[in-house]
Amino acid sequence: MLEARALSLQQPARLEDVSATLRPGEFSVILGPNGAGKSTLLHLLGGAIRPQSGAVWLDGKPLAALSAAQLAQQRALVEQQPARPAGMAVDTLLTIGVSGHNPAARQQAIDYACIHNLLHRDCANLSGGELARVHLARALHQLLSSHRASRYLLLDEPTAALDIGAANLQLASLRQIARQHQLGMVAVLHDVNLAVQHADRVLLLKAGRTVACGTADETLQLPLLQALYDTPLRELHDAAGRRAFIAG
Ligand SMILES: Nc1ncnc2c1ncn2[C@@H]1O[C@H](COP(=O)(O)OP(=O)(O)OP(=O)(O)O)[C@@H](O)[C@H]1O
Repeated sequence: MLEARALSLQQPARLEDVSATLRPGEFSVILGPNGAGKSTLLHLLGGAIRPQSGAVWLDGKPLAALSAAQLAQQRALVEQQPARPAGMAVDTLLTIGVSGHNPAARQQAIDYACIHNLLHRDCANLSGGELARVHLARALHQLLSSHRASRYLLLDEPTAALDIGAANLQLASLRQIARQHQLGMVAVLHDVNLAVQHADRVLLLKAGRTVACGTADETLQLPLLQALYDTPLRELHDAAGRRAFIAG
């Protein structure tokens, strides 16, 4: 398990007493308004920054006690604005953070992210959506190459550059990968309805504090979401019982 235990931070962003647990095989979502601290929390979970109090624990050990090599085998982060190294072919980018040679894992990552036609392109010339898929493949390659049982994929707004259909397909595919490979996944999202459709667990974060944390059914509730975004919302239901939220 990857656990955030009572994380607090003053700089660069303010977080106060945030706790969360990521389990293998589950797809978790962090929702909250702009500036709530979602990306900061993701960076804390990945070990890129350290909390002022509290700690992140990975399988019963503090993250800070693990080497960079151990961390690379157990967690991968896809940034909100991923690197676009000029002069580097996609094929080469895919090897970053990967230990050893595992052609099957590489092929699975390429297949999942549908980047077969991009392998020889220069990263500098990719569209925003293509670059997002390439970095997803890099992170999946990193984790699927690892033989560790407990692995976590941290995704900062993975659907931001995708159209509505592509975003839906990508999250459905990620949830399937999480279950099939027993990866723990957490994605920062802005689209509440994507969370309704795909999340197993949800953390609602506002001004650095937890508003709610639990299953999707417990957390994706009209009063909580209205308080989270300080916005009147309406909840819609279709004949199949599916829910959606709209503003107004
Ligand atoms: N490196 C930094 N230097 C200064 N301020 C920062 C830095 N990183 C984050 N912040 C500030 O901390 C707050 C939280 O930022 P963060 O990126 O974690 O929020 P977020 O919830 O991911 O926002 P968004 O939804 O807009 O991406 C913001 O007010 C932001 O301006």
